[in-house]
Parts: sequence; C-alpha cells; structure tokens
Amino acid sequence: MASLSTLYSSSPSLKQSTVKAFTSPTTRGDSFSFPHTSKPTTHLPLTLSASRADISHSDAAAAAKKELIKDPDALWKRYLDWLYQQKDIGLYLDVSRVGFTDEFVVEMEERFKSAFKAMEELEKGSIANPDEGRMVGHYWLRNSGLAPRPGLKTLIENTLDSICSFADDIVSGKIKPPSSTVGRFTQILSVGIGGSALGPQFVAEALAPDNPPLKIRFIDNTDPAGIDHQIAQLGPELASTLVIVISKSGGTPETRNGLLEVQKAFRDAGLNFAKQGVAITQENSLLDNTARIEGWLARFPMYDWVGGRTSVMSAVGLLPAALQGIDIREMLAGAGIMDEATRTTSLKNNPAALLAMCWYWASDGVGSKDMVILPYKDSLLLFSRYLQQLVMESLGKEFDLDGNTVNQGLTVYGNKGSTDQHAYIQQLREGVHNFFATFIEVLRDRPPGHDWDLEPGVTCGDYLFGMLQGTRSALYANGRESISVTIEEVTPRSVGALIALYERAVGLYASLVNINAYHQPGVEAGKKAAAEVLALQKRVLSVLNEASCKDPVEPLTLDEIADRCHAPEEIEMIYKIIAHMSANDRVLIAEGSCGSPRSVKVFLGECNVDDMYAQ
Ligand SMILES: O=P(O)(O)OC[C@H]1O[C@](O)(CO)[C@@H](O)[C@@H]1O
Repeated sequence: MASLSTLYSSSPSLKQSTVKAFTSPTTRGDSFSFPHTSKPTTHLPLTLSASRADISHSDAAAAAKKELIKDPDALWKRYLDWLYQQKDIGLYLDVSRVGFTDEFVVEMEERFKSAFKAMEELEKGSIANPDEGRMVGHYWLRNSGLAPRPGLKTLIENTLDSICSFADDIVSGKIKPPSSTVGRFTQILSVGIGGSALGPQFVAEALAPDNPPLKIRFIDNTDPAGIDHQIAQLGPELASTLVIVISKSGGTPETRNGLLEVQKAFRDAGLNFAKQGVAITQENSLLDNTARIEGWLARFPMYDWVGGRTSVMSAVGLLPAALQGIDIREMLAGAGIMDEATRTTSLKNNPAALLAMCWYWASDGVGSKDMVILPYKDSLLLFSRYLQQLVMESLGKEFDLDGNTVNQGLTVYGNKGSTDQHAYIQQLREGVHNFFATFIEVLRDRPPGHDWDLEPGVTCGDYLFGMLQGTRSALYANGRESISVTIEEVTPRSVGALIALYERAVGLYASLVNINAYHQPGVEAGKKAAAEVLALQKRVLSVLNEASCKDPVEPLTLDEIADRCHAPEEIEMIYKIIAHMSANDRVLIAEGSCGSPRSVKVFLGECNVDDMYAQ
C-alpha cells in the first residue's frame, strides 16, 4: 500500500536472513526469550513516601471526612458549587459526594502546581518516562500540532489517513479476501493482549453498531481452548476474516502464540494467511519484520512514545474501530476537547484534576481504598476492565521518582449497574469500607422514538436511572463516598472524552504521588519467571527423552528427574510440569498417579533420538 510504504520508507532494509521472524518456530536458545527488559531502578533506603508524609490529612480534615454532609440544603449547595460541565461533550462531573474539605483543597491546589507543570512538559516532549528514556505523546494523537517535531506531526496525520482509506477499501470490498465466496471481508480477528486488546475491546463494546460492516472477535490470551473457540466460531468465515495482530513491542509471547495458532488454522483451511493479515506494531519489531517478509496485506505503525495502555487513539484502537463503522475522527475530536479542558491549571475547572484530587482524598494518597467503577449502561461494561490496566499498571509502583519505596497504587474493579445491585452492592453499602465508587451515568436511555411506558409514566430506562440514584444515595447515607460522571449519550465523541479524562487524571495523580506512570517494571518478574518455567520444561523433556530412548525404557521418579536436571530445588515445579504434560497426554506415568507425587514414575511416549529438547 502506497501510504504505508511511505510511512515505512525510512526503514533500513534488513537482510532477510538476519531478521528474526516473530513467527519463527521455537529454536534452541531464544525460543522463550521474553523481549521486555527494564533498566534497573536505584533502590534507596525505605522512607515514608513524600506523598503520604507531607500531604496532610490533618486531624481536623480526617474528622470532617468521617462526617459527610447530611443536611440536604448544604448538600445541594455543595453539589452546585462543585459541579463541572463540559458543554461541547455533554459531560458532567459531580464530586459533591466526596468529603474533601476546603483546607484539603487549598493544600492540593499548591501541589497541583507542579503536577500541571510536569504535564505541560510532558506534552512538550520531555522524557516523561525516565526509566525507559521515552517521551509520552498520546496527547499528540488527537492534536498532531502538539507533537514536538514536524516529522511526528506528519507521521500521525499520514497514519490516520492511511487507516481511514484502508478501512474504506476493506469495508467497500475494494480490497477483497482472496478465497472467500462472499467477495468482501466480514469479520475481524484481533490478536493482542493488555493495552493491545483492552482499548479495542472497550471501544467495540461501547460503539460498534448492531450490524457493523465487519464484526470483531478477540484472541487476547495464550489459552489454546479460548483460541480454538474463537476460530471455531468463525467457521467458514475464516476465509473472509481480516486478522489484525497488535503488539507494540512485537514480541509478546501470548500474541505470538495467538498468531501461530491462527496461521495454523489458515493452513489447515487451505487459506493464505498473508493476504488476510495486518500488523500494528513498532517499526522493525519481530512482528513488523515477519509481516514485511511474509508480505502481509498491511502494516500500521505503533510509536515508541505511545504506551500500550494509552494506545487506543493510535492505529491500535482506530483501525479496528474504523472497520466496524465507528467514526474515529469523532472519537479523536472528543478526546481532543477533553484534552483541552484538562489543560487548565484551575483545579476547580479541570475535571481530570478534580478526579485526581478525589482519588487522593478517598484513598489517602496511598491507595487505601479501591475505586469501584459502576457504569449504568451495558455498552460501557468494559470501561472498568479498560481502566483497570490504565490505572493499575500506571499507578501500581514500588518506587517513587526519587527511589523511595512507596508501593503505590489504586485498585480498580467494577462491572455495571444495575446488575451489580444484585451481586456485590450489599457489601459496598454495609460491609468492609474499603472503596469509593464512581458512577457513570448516561442520560439518553435509547435512541429517540423507541421509548414506551412500561408502567404509567415510567420507562425501562427510568428504572435504570432510579437504581443509579438510589444506590448513590444509599451508599452516601452510610458514609460511602462516590463520584458521578454523567454523559448525555454514548457516542464516539463522549467515549473519546471519557478515555482522555481518565488518561489525564492518571497522569496528574501520578505526579501528586511522585511516581512514573508510564513504565511497568513489575510485569517483567512474572514474564521472566514464566520463561524460566518453560526452560525447565525443556530440560525435563530432554532428561525424560534420554531415559525413554534406553532399551528397556527407564521410567524416572521426580527426584531422579530433578537430580538429572541439576535442579533439586525445583522439584515442586518439575512435578507441576509433569502433571500438566500428563493431563495433555504428553508423558506416560509408569507407576502411581499424578495425585501422589512420591509414587510417580514417568517416561515419554516417544523417544526422539536427536533430542530436539536439548538446549
Ligand atoms: O503491545 P505489546 O507490546 O504486545 O504489550 C502488551 C501489554 O504488555 C505489557 O507490556 C505488560 O506486560 C502492557 O503494558 C502492554 O499493554
């Protein structure tokens, strides 16, 4: 595609033989290398976090906090005093049911000065993610004029144009699947995980029309049964499925596995994957190289300066959305309006700052209370799941920017109202008081012309409204704080604005508690440990293979396997590996059963003379 090749015109041409392909079959040595690495952080002595130590919840403030205002007149006045409105979006923010005091606001206003300054610097292209030495530019995606270099501005604009024209060509049938009898693409299979899935999933659930031009499904895990399910559901429509593989790094194992599984399904069905595959990734990543070498239908760029969890307004979220007939320019416009609204340094007039202030107040600036997100609208169901990554991966940090141990974070969970009324609201109202709620209210119940009274003067939507207001009041009456975000309708514009609102709130809150919101060093430990487990599995297989090639076959006990793997301290893990392989018919148990580890003797069903498992 001309526009795409222009985007990649600066790519140095790589010799095919030197390029490691994302889809290469696993080979010794590098097969389970997990690509993310993080720079070591300086561990300074444990000190009390600055965030907790010097923002004060003075005794008076804390006492006032316990005494939420109950007088209806005073509450109405507080409501009016603090109500924020963004008229161009049709978005309202009500923080009146959070009990912050005037004294606290004054203190926070002071602290926000540096948070606003840091945000301004970030938008100008400072290295806002110091550990990874990266700029943080998701705000430029909706206002390319802010990008610190002209080249970036052009890149953003060209990518957007190429997304729109590619989507038009797919939807109109100008670009056709090679083997489908239907003559046009009908389905999207999106393969990606974390930020490379959650945004597209949220947007699809919120905004896709009932009969989109292409329907979307997701593979967002390395669960083989889950993958089989998605592929089985596509059935013969695999021939008219556009597969979009999304990975910023281009080397995330779960995504690579999903791709390999999908490619196998294409081979089994006699289809040419490359003609139906699209990659969204950073230039020259393993995925990018694979897509280029194999001649996939299209490639779209991800940028170094956009984090996975803030990537929904890049090709990651925009391409799938456009293919479903969602107006992506409206989404960007909504986000842009909210970005502008959240640039003001007047705390009271900045909805993101108000949110951050409330989070700080409610959770004592140390995450002492959880954030429960309650959208009263089915289509916003996935907002809490989306926010879980945005908030928790950004704020859940061990060290602050000065190297102090702070173990920061804010726990996010939620589902939807009024469904949750019949699940966990009981505990929220009466049980352990470890949360604050955020109600997401949508004024428009359903499109005009469809409403009817199911009782005199009362519609189905009135019930939903009543449940929201009732729950808000009931929680408050029992001393539980809540924030309410109201939008008039669920539209691309309002969804874009909601996303932008929370992105900014997270960034500001991170400044308040002095942490880096834009890296995720904590996820490396789990990835590294997973890689070690898989490396151990190969050693176990190699040891078993050698014993199974003997004549007669030599079944081994767990102790013998651990010994021969030179990993006696890993015997429990070896047992788990054997149990897992046995459950999947990959080893034979000569004696005992997996339920009684001590009695187990194991060998392989097949002997491989070349020992393909040996490192
Ligand atoms: O887009 P990628 O590089 O495949 O990463 C997926 C996700 O993995 C993470 O890096 C965490 O493991 C997230 O930050 C990211 O959204």
